[in-house]
Amino acid sequence: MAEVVLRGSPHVLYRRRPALVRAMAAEARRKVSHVLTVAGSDSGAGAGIQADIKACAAAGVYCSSVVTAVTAQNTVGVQGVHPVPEDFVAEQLRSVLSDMEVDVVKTGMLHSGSVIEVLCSSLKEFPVRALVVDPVMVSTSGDMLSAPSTLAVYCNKLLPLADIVTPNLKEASALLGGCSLKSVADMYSAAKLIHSLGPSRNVLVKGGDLPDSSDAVDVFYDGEKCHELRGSRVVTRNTHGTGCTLASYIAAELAKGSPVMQAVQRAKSYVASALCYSKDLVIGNGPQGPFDHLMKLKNHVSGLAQKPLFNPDDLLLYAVTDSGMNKKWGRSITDAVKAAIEGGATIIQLREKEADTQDFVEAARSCLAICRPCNVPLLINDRVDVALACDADGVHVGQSDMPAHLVRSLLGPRKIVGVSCKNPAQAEQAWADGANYIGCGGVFPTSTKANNPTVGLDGLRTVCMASKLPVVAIGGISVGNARSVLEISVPNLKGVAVVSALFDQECIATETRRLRSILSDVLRT
Ligand SMILES: Nc1ncnc2c1ncn2[C@@H]1O[C@H](COP(=O)(O)OP(=O)(O)OP(=O)(O)O)[C@@H](O)[C@H]1O
Ligand SMILES: Cc1ncc(CO)c(N)n1
Ligand SMILES: [Mg+2]
Repeated sequence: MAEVVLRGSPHVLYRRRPALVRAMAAEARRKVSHVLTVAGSDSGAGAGIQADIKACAAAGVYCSSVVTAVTAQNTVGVQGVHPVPEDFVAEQLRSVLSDMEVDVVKTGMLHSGSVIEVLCSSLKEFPVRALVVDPVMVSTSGDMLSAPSTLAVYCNKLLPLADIVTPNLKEASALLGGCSLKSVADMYSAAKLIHSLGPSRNVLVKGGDLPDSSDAVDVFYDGEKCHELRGSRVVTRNTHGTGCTLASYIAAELAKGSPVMQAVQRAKSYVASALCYSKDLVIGNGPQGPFDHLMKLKNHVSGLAQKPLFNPDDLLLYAVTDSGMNKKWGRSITDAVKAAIEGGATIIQLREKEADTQDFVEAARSCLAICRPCNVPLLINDRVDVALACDADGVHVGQSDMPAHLVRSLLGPRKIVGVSCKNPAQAEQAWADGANYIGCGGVFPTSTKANNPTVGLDGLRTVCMASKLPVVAIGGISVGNARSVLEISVPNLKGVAVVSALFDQECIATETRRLRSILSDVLRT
């Protein structure tokens, strides 16, 4: 098997005095292994420079980066490419190579022949121990990442400097003038043919995209013998960036001193482990997702799933604003909210049926500035757009508003979603849709909501018993009847929602305080 030739002649050391040799050897042991990646940025961070840095970090190797292009890219595909001018690529190369003792250079997206030429002259000026060339030409999504004219420059200028070149099936085919590669046998021939073009010492043809293969097969040719590297194919959509990652991990292993065949084997088994760990991750909505190079993301994901931001006890005294009542009493919405919080309201919902959108957003922003410091969540009635615009804590919807599952998908997992329900079927749907709580009513007749049939205390009890979600009772509740509501004593009935009982009163704070003390009283007994 061919070894990587170490440029920079280490045997020179042995002609020096023994003490100096020892000192230099100790120094060498302390040196951090270092890969420089010369590649494009992937905004989605699954491939490109971002994958390279993460792969090297996983291998325990430092990775510096010279950016050749910036791509706008996600799990759907590549939306745009913005090349970095060649002379600025040259400047980045000089900055890193002249100072940072790079062991191995790995290349990714090199969009033009002149970028390749710039790299070749930098490598001549600053030789490194090994060069890994991943001839990135087309992304898996089918988008072109280098101009067709670069092919000749790759073959004539860069590959002769490479210790290993790692084409995927499409790239191997392009290097061979467009022949079709459909089987492992084709991959053997391709590896040998690419080697015989004269350029790189070692060729690895990657078979991630081999059709109808239950294994992930790569073919490695070192100039003497072909080695088939086989692993089970991980069934997952999260394979974006496997090629960049494999090449970077090979580079990292070479930087640590592994022989090339061992570097390739370790890289392949690392990619398989990372794919396996990440097979169920959901990042992005497109067909090909990124995977987790450091195999740590799942801890965090399970933390998010607990929806820690919503505390059902906050439903105890749920104050719903009403612009008509504020107008009647000559109050601003912020004064009303301030007074309710002062009196002990535990959650606020802004219900502005008449307001213009601009005024609603403004009002919501001002109310949030009052609620946040007091740790009182602020919800918006109906208007998901208003909630998103001001980053409110959640939205409350009724049965004829936007379906709760859509509200949830628009707001994401960390916001509060409440749904009005009158019966067990609606309550079941709210739970399935990802709601955090149910508002059940009207419990008693009310003037605040026209044509709203009441469910009574019995209906309230039925909904509570049918649901796993916390429930807040609403409709005609006041200081006079709040006790009877909470006294139905079902564990998931967490509080009462009120409008007129607070906002259609001379002093909001006083009325809120009275109601709060009744509720706290019932809970204590
Ligand atoms: N589903 C999979 N399960 C296991 N290994 C895989 C899978 N897909 C790819 N691989 C391995 O990942 C490495 C990269 O191969 P692949 O042919 O996908 O490269 P690529 O097309 O250049 O990648 P990309 O363009 O997505 O960065 C190879 O070792 C391949 O065998
Ligand atoms: C920037 C960049 N480099 C490489 C690839 C190949 O995966 C990609 N999709 N994007
Ligand atoms: Mg691929």
